[in-house]
Amino acid sequence: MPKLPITTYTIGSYPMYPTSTSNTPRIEIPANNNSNIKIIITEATPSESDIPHGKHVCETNHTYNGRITPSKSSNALPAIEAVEIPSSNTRNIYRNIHPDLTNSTISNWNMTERSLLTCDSIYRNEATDFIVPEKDRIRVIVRVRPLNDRELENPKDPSTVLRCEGENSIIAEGGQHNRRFTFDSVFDEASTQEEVFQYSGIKRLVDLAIEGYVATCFAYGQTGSGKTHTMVGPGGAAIFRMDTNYRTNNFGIAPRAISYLFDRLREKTERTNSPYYIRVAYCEIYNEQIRDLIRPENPDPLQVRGSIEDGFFVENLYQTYIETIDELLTILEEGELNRAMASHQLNDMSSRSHAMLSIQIEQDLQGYDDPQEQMTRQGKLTFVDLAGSEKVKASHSKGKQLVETNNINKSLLTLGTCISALSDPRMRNGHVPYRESKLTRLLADSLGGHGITLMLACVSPSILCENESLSTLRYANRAKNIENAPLIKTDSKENVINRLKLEVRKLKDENLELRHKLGGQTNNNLPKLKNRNDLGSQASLRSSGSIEAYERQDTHGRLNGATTQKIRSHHETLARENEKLTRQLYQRDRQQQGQSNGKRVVVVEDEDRIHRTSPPSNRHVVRAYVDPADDEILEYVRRPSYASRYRTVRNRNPHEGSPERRTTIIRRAREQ
Ligand SMILES: Nc1ncnc2c1ncn2[C@@H]1O[C@H](COP(=O)(O)OP(=O)(O)OP(=O)(O)O)[C@@H](O)[C@H]1O
Repeated sequence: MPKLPITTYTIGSYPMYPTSTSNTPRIEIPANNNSNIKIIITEATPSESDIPHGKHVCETNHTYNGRITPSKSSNALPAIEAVEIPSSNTRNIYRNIHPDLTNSTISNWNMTERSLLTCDSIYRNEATDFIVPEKDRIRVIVRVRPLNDRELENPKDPSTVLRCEGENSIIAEGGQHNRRFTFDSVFDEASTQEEVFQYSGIKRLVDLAIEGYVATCFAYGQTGSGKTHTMVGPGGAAIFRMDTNYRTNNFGIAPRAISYLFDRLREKTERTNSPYYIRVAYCEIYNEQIRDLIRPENPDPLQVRGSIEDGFFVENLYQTYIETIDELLTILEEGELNRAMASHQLNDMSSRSHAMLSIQIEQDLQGYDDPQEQMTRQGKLTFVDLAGSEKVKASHSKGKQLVETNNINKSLLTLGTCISALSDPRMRNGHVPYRESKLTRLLADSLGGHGITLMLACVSPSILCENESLSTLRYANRAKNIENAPLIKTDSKENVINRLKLEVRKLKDENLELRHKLGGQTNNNLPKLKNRNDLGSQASLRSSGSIEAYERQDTHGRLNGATTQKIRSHHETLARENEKLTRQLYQRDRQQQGQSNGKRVVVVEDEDRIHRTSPPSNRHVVRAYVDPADDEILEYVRRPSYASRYRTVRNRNPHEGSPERRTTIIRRAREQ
């Protein structure tokens, strides 16, 4: 359905309390005949730092159709959140104000025109709705992928059994009766990645994560139904070698949302002068074991723990602060490369694990009631690309793959049982079997908890997948009934600093141990531990203080404004050092392992371009461990050359790479 263009205005700030009512200048909002006018007040209070812990004077970025109602959470001032004036005439904004505020002054509003892209309709069938009610149901969208070659060539019947109708209905045809399902949005075979990004509601999720909510977007569906395609892009990591611009072309919802997140944070920081810190973790659940995708060498499986404050979380999961979008996308790409993949009858590149990318957005705030109180808001945005359920009869999985399939199916079954229990009002307060799998424990807050959730259900329209697609649609339909009770996540600044301090200490100890291990080896190219003071030498480039220096306070006894910035920066540097040392140790161990097998191992680095004409940003650096005597490549590791950080990529199949590249690598190994 074509949408009327919407011109969006932003009101940067306005007086917090109503002042004199007469003779105040009124703001006239121009309109023309062809457009709706939407006014979005992005700053509800004079300064961002006044937004208190869990007590917004008003939620931001919310629009109403022609009227304003007070915010439920506000007990001080009716919330002026937004006004939408769908009129073709010039209108006076006063007409649309809540009665309580009529005649109160809205002088000094500072209005600027803003992009047409942001804050438009989040679903194609629904007006923008950024407000978070006390109960927020899970939003569900469905995407139907096009038939693939195997389905088109199906000698039995290449027909489709799913038909999208309008923007939110899908009809499952076949059997005796057609069954119609209704979702928040439905995307047919012809839908583009950009359309899914624009109208899936993901922008709402990003905006709310910035506001401090815990937001999750997860992709669900049978194997080969298009989850990774929709979430990351075609081929997962491969997309980073095909497309250069993550805002365009074939990139999936996660890279687009990340780009949107950085744009929004930049805008907000410019306006409020209050910085954000981004912390990233990436892990996979493979055969019911949790593995780190950023530091894949870490041999110890990670454990899920639970606490009253944090709910379920992965203990000791490596987390790193990042500053740029490139760093975050590098983590996404390399995590995808490290993910367990396999090829089977239904998908050449099938994900064998559930992957979770978590982006924590931290912002330090001053308390609302008590300006001495200092808080840190900790919104989180998580993308979950689930492994697909699979019928062994159809996928022909055997051996290791069969074990993977059984584990995938088992955890998805538990997820399905949780969804069924939570969607049934009679059962949701009873026992929900979250604890029966690691996946459901980690998704507990997103399903019936305090988060905000978007489910992307992916289906194939083929008659070959009729049962699986119907099953996905049924679960998606149930998921619509799940209600969450969203809460903004904040913690006292002191707690945050204390936790960071512990992490910094742990990283220092780990780095010390790694250096000790490396110090014992003979290769002079590898760093040696000199003395304890040498630790954190890189850190000192960015952070000059010791831990104690973090605690410096201002004259009012408040923690110094630079305190958390400093400790985060120190954390980041130590984390990078940790990655580097872990990688060096890993390399050293590989070489020693080769030597103990009677092989001479040479490391060759080379640049790899998928296509001769690939731009530099698409090149990869290949590191190969080679035994030149046997003309054997023992291991092949690749990383994107544009990566601003050097991360480790899990060892790949030694037979990877073109024959020409392999010949070049072996020749270069012989020359060494
Ligand atoms: N909307 C789409 N348009 C074009 N091709 C698509 C679309 N969705 C999926 N595909 C293609 O279908 C194939 C399978 O998709 P994908 O790997 O994303 O499935 P999946 O659900 O993640 O599978 P698995 O659970 O096995 O990992 C890929 O080649 C992908 O590029």
